[in-house]
Amino acid sequence: MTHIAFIGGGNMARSLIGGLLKTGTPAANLRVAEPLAQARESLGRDFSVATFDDNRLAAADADVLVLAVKPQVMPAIHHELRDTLQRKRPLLISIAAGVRIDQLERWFGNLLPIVRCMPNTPALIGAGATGLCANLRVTPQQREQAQHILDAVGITRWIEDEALMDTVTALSGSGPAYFFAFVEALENAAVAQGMPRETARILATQTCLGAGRMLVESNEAPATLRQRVTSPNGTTQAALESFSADQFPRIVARAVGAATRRGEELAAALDKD
Ligand SMILES: NC(=O)C1=CN([C@@H]2O[C@H](COP(=O)(O)OP(=O)(O)OC[C@H]3O[C@@H](n4cnc5c(N)ncnc54)[C@H](OP(=O)(O)O)[C@@H]3O)[C@@H](O)[C@H]2O)C=CC1
Ligand SMILES: O=C(O)[C@@H]1CCC=N1
Repeated sequence: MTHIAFIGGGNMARSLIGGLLKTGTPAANLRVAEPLAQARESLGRDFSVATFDDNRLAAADADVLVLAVKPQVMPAIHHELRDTLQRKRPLLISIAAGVRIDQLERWFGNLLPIVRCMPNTPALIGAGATGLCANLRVTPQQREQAQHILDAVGITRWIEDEALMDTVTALSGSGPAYFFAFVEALENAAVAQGMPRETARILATQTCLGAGRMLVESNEAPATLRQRVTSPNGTTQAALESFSADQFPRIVARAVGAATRRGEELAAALDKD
């Protein structure tokens, strides 16, 4: 049986642990290292997994080690874990935004099999989207192991060119926040026209849910579905022309560019470590 240890027991670790348990991984095979006592208690209570305040103890017997800490915390943990990982050489999976495989190799050892991946928060409800990228030391069996962990919380896609991992982060990693910002803006626009907030929220939310389901279930391109809503000279056309006049595609492309660059900056800030 594969033993999986998580370093960091925050939001994303909780989502992954929840998904693994739901898809049949026994709680006894999971361990979590987390500095905050309150968070350890809640992990133990919610998932019945073993928790540790010492990263080395959690990592000691792991076949797979998932680094679920913020990029800025990586330097603190590689000093602690390097020796343990050199001895055991587990599969190392990092979910940290920006952090590159060559940095992970430098910090944790260049003989380690490493998968860099980028999940997203819908993982919490089993509807996540994850891009994964492996170094050359990852065996086909370890690729399957990594994919199994991320498949437990949604869909997965292997990204062979690591340079595109910052694009994955800017697209699907951060993407849920863009969507929520759009729903907030829709809701606020209707409220500004006099609609009660609760009604605006439920109509905006159900509209986005319905549109998202149509995208998945119809298998049609978003452009095709957009055209079907848009009657000639109708209301939708008026709104879409307003989007075009305000350069909506450019606004989105610039935001995705900003997120991509931020991923690169997060990694560059760690180059000296
Ligand atoms: N949130 C998101 O949408 C996504 C996040 N990610 C990536 O996932 C990673 C984790 O993000 P997220 O779960 O949101 O963040 P959280 O802050 O929720 O989780 C990080 C956890 O790591 C713990 N931690 C801090 N220092 C250490 C340490 N030295 N050793 C062990 N654990 C430590 C934190 O504890 P404490 O709270 O006490 O500091 C916290 O519980 C990040 O690298 C992020 O880039 C990837 C995809 C999506
Ligand atoms: O905002 C962040 O940096 C993380 C990575 C992707 C989503 N949240």
